[in-house]
Amino acid sequence: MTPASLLEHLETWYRQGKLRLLDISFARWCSRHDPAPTPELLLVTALVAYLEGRGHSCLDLDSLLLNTLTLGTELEAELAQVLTGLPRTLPVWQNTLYGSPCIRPPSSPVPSPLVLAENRLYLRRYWQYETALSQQIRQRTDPALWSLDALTNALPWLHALFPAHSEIHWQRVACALALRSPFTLITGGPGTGKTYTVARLLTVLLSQSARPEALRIALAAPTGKAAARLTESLQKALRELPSNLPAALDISTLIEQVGPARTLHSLLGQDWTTRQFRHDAAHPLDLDLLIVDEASMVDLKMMVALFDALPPRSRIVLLGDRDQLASVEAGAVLGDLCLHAEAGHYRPETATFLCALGEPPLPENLRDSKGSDLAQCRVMLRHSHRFGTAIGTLALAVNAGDVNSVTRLLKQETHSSLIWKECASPQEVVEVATRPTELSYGRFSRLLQTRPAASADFDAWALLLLQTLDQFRVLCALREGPWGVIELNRSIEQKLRAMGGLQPQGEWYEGRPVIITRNDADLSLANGDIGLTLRSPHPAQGLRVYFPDTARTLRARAPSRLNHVETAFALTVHKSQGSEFEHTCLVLPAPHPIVTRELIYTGITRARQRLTLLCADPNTLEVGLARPTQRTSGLKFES
Ligand SMILES: Nc1ncnc2c1ncn2[C@@H]1O[C@H](COP(=O)(O)OP(=O)(O)OP(=O)(O)O)[C@@H](O)[C@H]1O
Repeated sequence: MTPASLLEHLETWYRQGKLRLLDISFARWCSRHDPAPTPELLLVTALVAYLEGRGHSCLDLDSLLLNTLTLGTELEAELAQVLTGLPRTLPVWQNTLYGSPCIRPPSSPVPSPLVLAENRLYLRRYWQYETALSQQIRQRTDPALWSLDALTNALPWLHALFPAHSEIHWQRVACALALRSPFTLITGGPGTGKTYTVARLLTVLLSQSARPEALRIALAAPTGKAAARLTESLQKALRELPSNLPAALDISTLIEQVGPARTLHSLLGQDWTTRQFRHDAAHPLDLDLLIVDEASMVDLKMMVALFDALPPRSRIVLLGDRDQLASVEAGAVLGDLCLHAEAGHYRPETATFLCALGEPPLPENLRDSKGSDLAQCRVMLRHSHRFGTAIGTLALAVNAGDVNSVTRLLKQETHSSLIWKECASPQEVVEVATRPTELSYGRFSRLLQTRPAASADFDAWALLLLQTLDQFRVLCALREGPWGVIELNRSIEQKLRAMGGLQPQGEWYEGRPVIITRNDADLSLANGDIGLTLRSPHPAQGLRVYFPDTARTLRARAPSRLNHVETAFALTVHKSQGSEFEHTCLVLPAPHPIVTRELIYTGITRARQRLTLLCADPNTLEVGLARPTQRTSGLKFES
């Protein structure tokens, strides 16, 4: 294979839409900056750019050479064909690639656009991100930082906050490990009590502080919606704390001290014109404790920025569900860090520490004398307190890729909380979405027609409408096509109009729900915020879009000022992350690379009480479940 013929392949793939312009441009650029470009160089440069666009932080040469690179597209077969004309051993490729001025080993003092670290080829900035984050995590999980003395005093609090138990109480373990170390990872599915645990952790930390009122605490999440939900559920968990605590606690003061959760962008003070953050290593955040929820949505670059801005002596707790879809941008940090969480990997000193706090002995299969420092700071919560059995069991079976159990569960017709149907037409989705039952847009549409006469009652009505809207959502895997968000939003609008609930005239109309798709600091709106268009009670203002505030008040914005919005009767599963609905209608198209195990799991777990799963094709579930997302990165700590 010659460089020219390889370039020809790349050009063909680009013309066929299998590669992006960016991918081929990068390969061309590298070939111009190499006096003797090789076919290997051309291939890997196009691929590393392509993979970055699909969320991978690097290219794994081993997988490439074994032809096991999972691209989920037609490119897989094309690649296999091209590889037949190239050598297939890693040392030969390493030699060839290090021969190019575009690629250097990590130890090289000479900068290059690409870094090859053993079998992993990185765009330089991703290698820098991974190296920086690994360093931060190693520093923060160093056992030299563990504080053990304070824990004796914390024992009465742990006893009071968590009832006596005979099995390992993972929430209590999480609390204890978070008290011991300045870095803690708590992963668990929906309703496993991540927020419940953090409320207790806050209480114990404050009880152990010499000056609790001086403790600077911040809560953050990747989107506005997730931040609002964290604020709400943490405040609820704090208000529901048991009353038999070792000392009196003023919950209202505590809630005030913690304050509402912010988006990560707002916490770090992003300047929207330069995209730079105000807080970084030179200008660290002013805080002692940071709690970040929905950490699975945080991409590699943002995670690096976050750790960079943390003061060295602060404490950080990351919460999230490692099995959910990762961020759209490159990196799956939480998934990588929690890859081995289920198996514990607790070292003897951690087992002894937990025993001393009154936990039953850890079973053998969770112990590992060689467990990493990270594993000693990580807990997986394993019991969901929220789901009715059907949705929870389905989520577990989906997570395990267990097609037989999934099919069996869906075919049992006894669960009112779980409805599954193969649909011949997207119109069936519209029927579910507009049924005149409590948990669909039917109720929303009726409520919309009961506008109060007195303008003093407007806010209460608008808030009720927003709450009603939030109880139900159609979630799609795709944006385009008959089973995608765009088409379904249009059909639901039309049906609601036919039912008399909406009068869509043009883009903006009363009753149009919208989702913000880009942070807007000027308007104090965050990516993921959902608002509802209504006629203002002040006639001169015409239509306004109303967004709920955490304090249960409304913010109104003129539609003309909202530049990045989409109708939100139907959302993509990606956009729904960080939200939950009493009833979720999950729509899956025919098998498609985007329909992965994580997407199905994330869609299912957005449902609190009821899930309606509508599939356009009998094979979608089986094919999707067999397709777990694999993101290549070097962040995978050993165990
Ligand atoms: N140990 C427990 N005993 C009793 N109830 C619990 C316990 N843990 C959690 N819960 C209850 O389960 C529900 C879910 O808890 P929580 O909101 O903390 O879960 P979560 O993991 O944060 O969920 P999500 O991922 O959806 O945010 C809450 O109503 C909480 O009060």
